[in-house]
Amino acid sequence: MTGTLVLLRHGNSEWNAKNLFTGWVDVDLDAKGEDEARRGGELLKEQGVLPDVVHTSLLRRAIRTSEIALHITDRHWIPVKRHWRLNERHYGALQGKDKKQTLETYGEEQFMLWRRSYDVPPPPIEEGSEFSQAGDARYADLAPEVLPKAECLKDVLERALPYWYDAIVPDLRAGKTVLVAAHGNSLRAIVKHLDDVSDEAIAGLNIPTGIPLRYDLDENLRPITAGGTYLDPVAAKEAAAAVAAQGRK
Ligand SMILES: O=C(O)[C@@H](CO)OP(=O)(O)O
Repeated sequence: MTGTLVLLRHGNSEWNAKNLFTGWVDVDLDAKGEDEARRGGELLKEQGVLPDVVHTSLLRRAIRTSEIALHITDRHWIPVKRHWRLNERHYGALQGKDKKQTLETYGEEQFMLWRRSYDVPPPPIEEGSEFSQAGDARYADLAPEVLPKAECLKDVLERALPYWYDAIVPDLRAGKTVLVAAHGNSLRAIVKHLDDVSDEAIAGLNIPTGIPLRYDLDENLRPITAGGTYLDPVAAKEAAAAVAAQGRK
């Protein structure tokens, strides 16, 4: 038996609100993000999608989103697994930078290469940057060569897949409903893998904040419905378009 996968991007964060590149910087949800997380929980509850286990990144915006949503669904007690491999893409030297200013400074083509190309990473974060994660206790056990200085989506997929196979797949194979609370780009990587999206087409795929995306998987762990199903498809379409437009207003 194969279980149900539910992907949940964290609610709006303080830096989403300010239009800043975030990556591994550990910013919190803002009030809108907390509301979105509550709404995500209500959608799960209304539609009877009740997680048996939750996997999150090590970043508070994903952790808090999952906690708020699980509280609403009365599933605050389920087992929790957390891993850096579900973290947002490390945005390198762009972390902390304003998206609109970056677009104006570097132009549309470079901005989109950094933001959405599959295999072009942003410039690496400078040593000693206030937005670097060097020395952060949660990554203390990581070998220095594993701690990213910048990542493209391909890098994210490569580091997320071992966790997918080692930790998430066994839960799905056990027939569980598995909630993965993570980030725009780590979830894009998982969706790319699940739906076998081409390197070109993945550039146009944006994941909205706080709206659960449900995948029922066959015995080969392939989606029964390509692209999965958002629990609020109308809101998801609108919110994904807003993510795509970031930097333009
Ligand atoms: O800043 C980030 O870390 C991500 C997600 O918020 O941004 P983008 O959608 O531009 O990849």
